[in-house]
Amino acid sequence: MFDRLGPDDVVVDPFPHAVVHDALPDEVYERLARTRQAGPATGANVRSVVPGWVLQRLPHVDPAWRDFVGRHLTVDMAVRVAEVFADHWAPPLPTAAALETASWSLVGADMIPPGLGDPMPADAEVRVDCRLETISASPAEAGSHRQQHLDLPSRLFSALLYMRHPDDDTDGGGLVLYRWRDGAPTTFADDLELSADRVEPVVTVPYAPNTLVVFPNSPRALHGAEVRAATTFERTYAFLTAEVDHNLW
Ligand SMILES: O=C(O)CCC(=O)C(=O)O
Ligand SMILES: [Fe+2]
Repeated sequence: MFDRLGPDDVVVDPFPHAVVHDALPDEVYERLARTRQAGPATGANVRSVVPGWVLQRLPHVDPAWRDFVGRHLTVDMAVRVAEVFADHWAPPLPTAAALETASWSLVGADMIPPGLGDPMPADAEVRVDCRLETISASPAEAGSHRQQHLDLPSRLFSALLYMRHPDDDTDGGGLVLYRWRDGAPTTFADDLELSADRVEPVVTVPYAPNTLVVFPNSPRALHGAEVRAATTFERTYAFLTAEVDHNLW
């Protein structure tokens, strides 16, 4: 999926990130969109997750998903992102060279039942995931499953491939990127969920089909899902990430 992403796509304001429209070849994207698992009927704007290791192993999952997930569930994905963002990939993030030789596994590998694939190291330095996240419909009221926040301090990057339904005409639902109103704290011992008065919105990446947004994690990487109007449509994306076995900040 990162084939159409290069260093020239990186934008530095309010923090380094890249957006790629038409990230996947049309026929690949369309098949993934058509065959994705629907989310469960839960409450309004509630997230459900199908982890990469499950998508890879469940027999009823379309082969297009098995292929897509299989291509990304290796540490090479993290190496590639580190290379694209090289000019903005500074300590404490491990270098691309360090990632190349790191031991790695999958997020949730400890849940894989015996016999469903080769055992993976229990104490891996890096864990990768390529999962499907679905935010449930909210027919009665506007909302967002998660507004301004920072990601886990053990995360290296987040990559979201938005998969908006072609008939979905709901307002909102993009990814808002923020800056700190009073500058980024140098150490961060706070809750990851932030009150709106601490941050200022700068960029909104549209929730659009086949649209990829990627950003390295840092205490400046403030983001959140834009409020979307009441809707009968789910909001859905593939979420690709890598985490290390310790907090970076
Ligand atoms: O819903 C989104 O677009 C982003 C979600 C997110 O940033 C998160 O759950 O960490
Ligand atoms: Fe996030």
